Amino acid sequence: MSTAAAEHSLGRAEADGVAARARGLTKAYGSGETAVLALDSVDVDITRGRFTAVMGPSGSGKSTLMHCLAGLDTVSAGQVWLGDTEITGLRDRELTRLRRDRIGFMFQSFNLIPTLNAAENITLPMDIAGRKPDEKWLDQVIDTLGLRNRLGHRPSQLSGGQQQRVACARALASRPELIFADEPTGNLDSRAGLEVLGFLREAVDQLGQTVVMVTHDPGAAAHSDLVLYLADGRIVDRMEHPTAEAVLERMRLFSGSGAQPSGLDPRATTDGAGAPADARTTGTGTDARTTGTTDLDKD
Ligand SMILES: Nc1ncnc2c1ncn2[C@@H]1O[C@H](COP(=O)(O)OP(=O)(O)OP(=O)(O)O)[C@@H](O)[C@H]1O
Repeated sequence: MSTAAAEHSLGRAEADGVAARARGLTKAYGSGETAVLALDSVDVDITRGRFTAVMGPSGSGKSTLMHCLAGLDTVSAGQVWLGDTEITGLRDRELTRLRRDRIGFMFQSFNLIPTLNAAENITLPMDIAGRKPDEKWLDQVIDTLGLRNRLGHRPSQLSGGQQQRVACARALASRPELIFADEPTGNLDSRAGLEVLGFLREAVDQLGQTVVMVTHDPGAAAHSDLVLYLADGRIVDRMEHPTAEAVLERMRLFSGSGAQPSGLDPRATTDGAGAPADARTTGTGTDARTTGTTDLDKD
C-alpha cells in the first residue's frame, strides 16, 4: 500500500470516535522572505462528543487551525478529515456543501441576519440548502437554549447573549458533526458569556454534540473537556479536565519566556492536577478579534 493510501485508510479506520483529524497540517501564508508559517506540521484528533478548547498566544495559529479543519482555508501540506471524508483536495463546491451540511459555526460577532427573526435565522442554513429541519431535534435545541419565547424577535430586539444563543441554535439546528466556535463569548458580558458556555457544555453533554472552541479566556476554556495549546503553529501541550486556575497558570508560562516554556516537553500531557471539574469558573474574552462569516452560500 502506498503511503498516501495507508494514510487514507488510517483516517477511515479510526474515524469512528474522531470527528475531525489532521496529519502533518501545514499552512504558510505568503512566500519567500515574507512567508509566515502559521501551522507547522500539526497532528490532531478531535474526539467526537467532547468539548475541545484551543488556546495560545496571539498569532500562534488558533484561527488558522480552525479554518483549515473546517475547510474554510486551504492547506499548504498535510491532510484533514471530517469524519471519514478527507477534505483536503475537495473542490470549492464540495467544500461548501460539506461545511453547510456537516459543520456548525459560531463567531464572536454572531452573524445573524437583521431582517429575519430568531426562528428564521436558526433555520436559514437549512432553508438555503433546501433541507427540512428535524422538528423534534429543533424543539430540543430551542428549549435547551431557552429561546422558545424569543423566536419571533429580530436580532435588534434581543440582548447580545440572546443573539449568541440564536447563533448557537443555528449552529446546532442541522445536528452537525462538528461545531466550531471562534471566541463565542468575546462580545458578551461575563454573565451572558457564562450562559453561552453553559449551553455549549449542554450541547455536548445532553445533545451529544462535538464542539471546538478557540478562546483567549482561561475561564471559558475551563468549560471544555480538553485544552490544546498552540505556540508558533504547533500543538505544544494539552490539558484534560481544565480549571481556570490551571489554564491561567499554563498560559503564564507562555508569556515572557517565548512560545515554548522551558522544560516543557511539547508532547507532554498535563492534567488539571488536583482540580475538581466542578471548580470550573468562567469569564469572557476581552481581547478577541472579530472573525469570519457564516457559510450560507448556496451552491
Ligand atoms: N491571511 C493571512 N495572510 C498572512 N498572514 C496571515 C494570514 N492569516 C494569518 N496570518 C498569520 O498567521 C499566523 C497565525 O495567525 P492566526 O490568526 O491563526 O493566529 P491566532 O492564534 O488565531 O491569533 P489571534 O489570537 O491574534 O487571533 C500569524 O502570524 C498571522 O499573522
